Amino acid sequence: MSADSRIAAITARIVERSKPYREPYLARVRSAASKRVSRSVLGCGNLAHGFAVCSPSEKVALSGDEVPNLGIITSYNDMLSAHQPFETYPALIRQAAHEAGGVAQVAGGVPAMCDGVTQGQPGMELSLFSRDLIAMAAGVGLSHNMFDSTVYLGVCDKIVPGLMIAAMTFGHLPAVFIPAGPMTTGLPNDEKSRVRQLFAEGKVGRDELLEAESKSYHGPGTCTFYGTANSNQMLMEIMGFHLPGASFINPGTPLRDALTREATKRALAITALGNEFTPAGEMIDERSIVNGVVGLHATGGSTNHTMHLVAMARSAGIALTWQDISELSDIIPLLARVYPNGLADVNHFHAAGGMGYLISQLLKHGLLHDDVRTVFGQGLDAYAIDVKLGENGTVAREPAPEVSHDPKVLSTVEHPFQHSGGLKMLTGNLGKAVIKISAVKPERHVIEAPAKIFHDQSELQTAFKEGKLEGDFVAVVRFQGPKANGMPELHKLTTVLGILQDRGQTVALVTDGRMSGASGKVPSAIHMTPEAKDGGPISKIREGDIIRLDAIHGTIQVLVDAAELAARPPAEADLSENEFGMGRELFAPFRAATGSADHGASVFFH
Ligand SMILES: O=C(O)[C@H](O)[C@@H](O)[C@H](O)[C@H](O)COP(=O)(O)O
Ligand code: SF4
Repeated sequence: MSADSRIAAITARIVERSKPYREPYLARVRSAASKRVSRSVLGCGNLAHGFAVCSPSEKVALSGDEVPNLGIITSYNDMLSAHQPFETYPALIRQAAHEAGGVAQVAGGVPAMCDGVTQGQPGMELSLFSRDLIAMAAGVGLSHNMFDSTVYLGVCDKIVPGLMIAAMTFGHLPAVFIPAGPMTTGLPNDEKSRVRQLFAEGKVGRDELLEAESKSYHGPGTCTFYGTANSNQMLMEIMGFHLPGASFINPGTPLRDALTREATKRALAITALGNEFTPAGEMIDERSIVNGVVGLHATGGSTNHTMHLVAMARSAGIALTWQDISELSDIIPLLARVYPNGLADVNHFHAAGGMGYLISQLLKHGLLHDDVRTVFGQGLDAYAIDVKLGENGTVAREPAPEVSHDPKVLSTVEHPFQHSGGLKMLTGNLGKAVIKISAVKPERHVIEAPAKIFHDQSELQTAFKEGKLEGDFVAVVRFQGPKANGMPELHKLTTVLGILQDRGQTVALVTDGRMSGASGKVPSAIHMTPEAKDGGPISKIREGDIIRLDAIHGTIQVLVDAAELAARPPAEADLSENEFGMGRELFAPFRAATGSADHGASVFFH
């Protein structure tokens, strides 16, 4: 079934807008592609260095020009529970490559930050820029030009987006993304949040809080809430970079290893040396990106992808805008209730039918482009499956279930949880912002209240502790944009504002900063652009001004006469604290060079 005409129209608009970037991009990809092994252009000295540590048989293979060499880009470290399993992947991949008649080498590693460890800490101010740094680091590994295909090992927030930017930059090579899978279910996320609120109110001590947190985050794998990391897995599958069914299989299981072996062999099968050449930059196009946006809306995905997916698309010459994302939100229903958009976690989502059921539902109703290329071949219908361990450690696939195994977690297009998706754009006299409404109760979709101004999230937390946050208000937390301090996530505000909201106060947040993909229940207009550091209207809001946030009509306004607002001098903030400490001095070039949030807050394109 072809895509719904409204989706096709938005896709056509993106194709038209992208032409000035997409055509030169494809020309570069095609000129870089080669029918021969990439290493054939290297001199003997280059090549000898490139395979110096290989086994004798690998050296023989790489001395010739028939055996494909697979480059592994890994983001392994022990800090991220989601990336720790990657420690053993290179050995598994080398073995699988050997079985497939190829060679595999770790081309390089990339840094990976855990936003959970840095949440509310100075290190969070490096987080967003680490995405572009990851792309650069992957480029360093691939610049050895020893590789005929690539596999990317990454899961979390900025890592997959950074790796995707690298994969598009090296778009003449095939790219298969290999995930590590979710942590098994521990203490439910809503129970963890309840204990956090009790701690913030002084009703439990640090020992109880640490016990709850460590029962929630208890072992290897991705944290089980539906934040940016798990939104990344959904995106890589629905855009065709994962093998079908790969996203949500737990680490350390036979099926997980079978999927890794299969991904390795697939990456070697789609090089220019074979007859299924699938260069990443040509594999995806505007339809793949639109499918990604559709998946974000249908699952209530992370707000961070209003920036990351914009940057990922642009690295392939595709110009995606917040307007596109917002209009698709009006078309795509919410089919999944996964925390913070519900009580279930991604393990429950997978058990209910997972990506295969989701894709089958959306395809059945023409809400996805089916006619797309993927690492698995032509057509997204191949992803409407359920995946199991087959004979002798292989992967077996069968059609996705006809009905959801848990309709409270994964529903149908006919009976969605909400008739529109999660991510809306807001516009008005303050500029542009985004809001995630899939986790906000309908009665809170329109908020009008006086402004309380903060220049740092800790100021708001202190005001809460001092009992100064009374009555209804809109918290304006500004000077949190990419140029100001790297645009940190302000997820710690969720607990405090959640407590006030639960007490019956009408509260909302307006910020030029970010929230976590795990934030949700408090109406928040985030990523406000132009940012305060640039003198944007958010810098002209004064204490007590009435702010109106309307997620139904997509508006965000300060109710002040236009002439008065224009005449006001922009507020200033002392950002000297944000220039040094915890590595922030190293990222001054990024703060100086970054584009705006609606263009992905990237140093690569504005
Ligand atoms: O965008 C995201 O999904 C978040 O950055 C997430 O990766 C982050 O780690 C959260 O902060 C974890 O939630 P807690 O901080 O509530 O544990
Ligand atoms: S999901 Fe977030 S908290 Fe969990 S490992 Fe990844 S970055 Fe860290």
